Amino acid sequence: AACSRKNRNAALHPLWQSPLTIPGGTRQSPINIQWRDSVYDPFLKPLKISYDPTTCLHIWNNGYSFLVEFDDSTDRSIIVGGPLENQYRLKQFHFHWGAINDWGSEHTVDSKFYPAELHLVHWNAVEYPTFEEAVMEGNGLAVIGVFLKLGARHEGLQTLVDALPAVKHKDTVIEFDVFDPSCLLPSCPDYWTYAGSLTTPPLTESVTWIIKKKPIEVDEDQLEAFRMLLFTSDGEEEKRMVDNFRPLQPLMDRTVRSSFQ
Ligand SMILES: Cc1ccc(O)c(S)c1
Ligand SMILES: [Zn+2]
Repeated sequence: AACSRKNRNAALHPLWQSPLTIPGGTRQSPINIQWRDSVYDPFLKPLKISYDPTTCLHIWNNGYSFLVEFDDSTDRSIIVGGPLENQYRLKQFHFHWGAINDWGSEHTVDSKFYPAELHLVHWNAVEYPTFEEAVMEGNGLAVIGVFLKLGARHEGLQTLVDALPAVKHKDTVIEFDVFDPSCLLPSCPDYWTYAGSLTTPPLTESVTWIIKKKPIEVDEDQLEAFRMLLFTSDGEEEKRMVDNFRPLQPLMDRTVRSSFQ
């Protein structure tokens, strides 16, 4: 019985106990970006980013990652242009990372993993009344993905790292009332874009992905600070928050476009 029970759960991801594959899924994320297969699209516009640092609210350990959440009741922090038809409101950003530097990102480039990946999550408040409804729509979300590579210390990230001990356990939160997430973006404007999904439950196929070509640099101590967070609540047996990335999904009938030649 134990064996069959294990087999039955074999298709469940150990982290989320959620299905690894979505039945009928045709645009799942993450994917490997094969650089030479991406298609330059001259009609892609530059991505315009305007964040108001005072819309920052708090940092929250939700048991999957740590989220920095923003006041999305107005259009004060938005992105527009790039592959997007509308402007999208910033709701939160979070990271995915590994136990060691050899892996951790969700997307890969020519099958190369980075030690971590930043996701800035935005929703289409022009067409949908709430984030929760936008999550269910094909053009509901736009997520900017930024790769993190091991290198120099990132001063902008450090203000975030300094707050992490206060959200060590699942369901802890700390006020964080001024932060400009544009300091976490590389200066190079180049990106890839493709139609995909959330990489955590509900895994809905509602995301226009915008993956920056250039990574940002962070140092070992900063990555280690991510790894000292816990999936578990205070008082539970400690499980380090590491390897919170979803396995690669099939490209199926999709083309990845590039904003650069
Ligand atoms: C809305 C949302 C929540 C968690 C995630 O990892 C992603 S990628 C998107
Ligand atoms: Zn994510």
